[in-house]
Amino acid sequence: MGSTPPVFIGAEEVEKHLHRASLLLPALEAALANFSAGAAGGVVQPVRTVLPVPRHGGPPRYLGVMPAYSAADDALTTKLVTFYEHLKDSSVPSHQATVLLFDPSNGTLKAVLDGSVITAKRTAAVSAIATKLLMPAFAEVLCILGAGVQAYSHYDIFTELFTFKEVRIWNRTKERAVKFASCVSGPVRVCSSAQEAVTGADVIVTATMATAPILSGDWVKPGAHINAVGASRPDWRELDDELMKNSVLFVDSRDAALTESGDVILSGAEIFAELGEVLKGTKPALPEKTTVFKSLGMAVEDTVAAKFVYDAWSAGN
Ligand SMILES: NC(=O)C1=CN([C@@H]2O[C@H](COP(=O)(O)OP(=O)(O)OC[C@H]3O[C@@H](n4cnc5c(N)ncnc54)[C@H](OP(=O)(O)O)[C@@H]3O)[C@@H](O)[C@H]2O)C=CC1
Ligand SMILES: O=C([O-])C1=[NH+]CCC1
Repeated sequence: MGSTPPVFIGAEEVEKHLHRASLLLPALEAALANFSAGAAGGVVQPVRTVLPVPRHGGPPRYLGVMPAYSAADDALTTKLVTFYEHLKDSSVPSHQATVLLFDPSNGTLKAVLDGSVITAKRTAAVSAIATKLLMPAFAEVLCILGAGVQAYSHYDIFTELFTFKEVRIWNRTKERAVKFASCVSGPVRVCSSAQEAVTGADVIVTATMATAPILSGDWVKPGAHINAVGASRPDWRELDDELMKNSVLFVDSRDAALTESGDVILSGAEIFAELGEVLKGTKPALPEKTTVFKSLGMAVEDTVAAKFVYDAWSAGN
């Protein structure tokens, strides 16, 4: 008798079982804390392998390989994610991902899941966790820089969890910011410059494919919280040196930040804590200071998200 073939759970099914990113919050908080607990936390996760794809010319393109095991969840996955600068006039998304879910007891591949919805939602959920801990007490203005996939997923969970009086967006291509404002569920002010969008904002999300700073420390209100989601290569930037050096810096993974983050490596900014250390209570949050959460994305976030979707899918089949 042959073994049972893996199931395929496509984007629509993933979306159906993960209709709100906030469903992932408890699992992600636990995973971040377990990751930062070292061996005792039971998370096995190397810094991802990122393979450049030099053929085809043009801007750099990458394949990321992201394996992780979480003992607390007894879940084993690898995400494969390509990130290519958006090709002009192409309908192909810049990031495409697949998650392979294994049975940890025997190594059998159980499921192949679309990873793009998972990537969009778990990233935004982790930024929301950072924001809950690090934003100032009276946060009224949310600013999003970028109008791509991550901008939408961040908007959705931030407006679900927090009450902002105003939401602003800036995007390099203004028409996409205008489209964003017309598609989402609440009012959004479209700004003509990043400076206009950022000035006076309490919470800022940078979610672009920029390789040079788009956010300057001069513009940032003291005490604001910034979720820096893009710039995941050692020579890519979203934030300038002034902001990096004059804020308290939180990361998802120290090892990854010191390997992959141009904002961290090139500014020489000191890392204050991993988000998991704050969740565990071994480092303070300091919401009264200007704070940056430098997010690179961790494989264990995909592990717990894929398990969540697989369990929900299995319960319905
Ligand atoms: N931390 C994490 O866990 C994760 C991080 N990411 C990162 O988040 C970022 C956004 O991803 P995603 O939303 O999926 O990407 P999209 O391709 O959907 O959107 C990219 C956005 O970046 C803008 N942009 C591209 N180049 C520049 C530039 N040089 N200067 C300013 N803006 C620019 C685009 O503007 P325009 O409309 O003008 O083209 C668009 O708004 C990426 O850097 C990605 O790698 C992604 C997944 C997980
Ligand atoms: O965590 C992730 O999937 C990614 N981070 C940057 C590009 C893709």
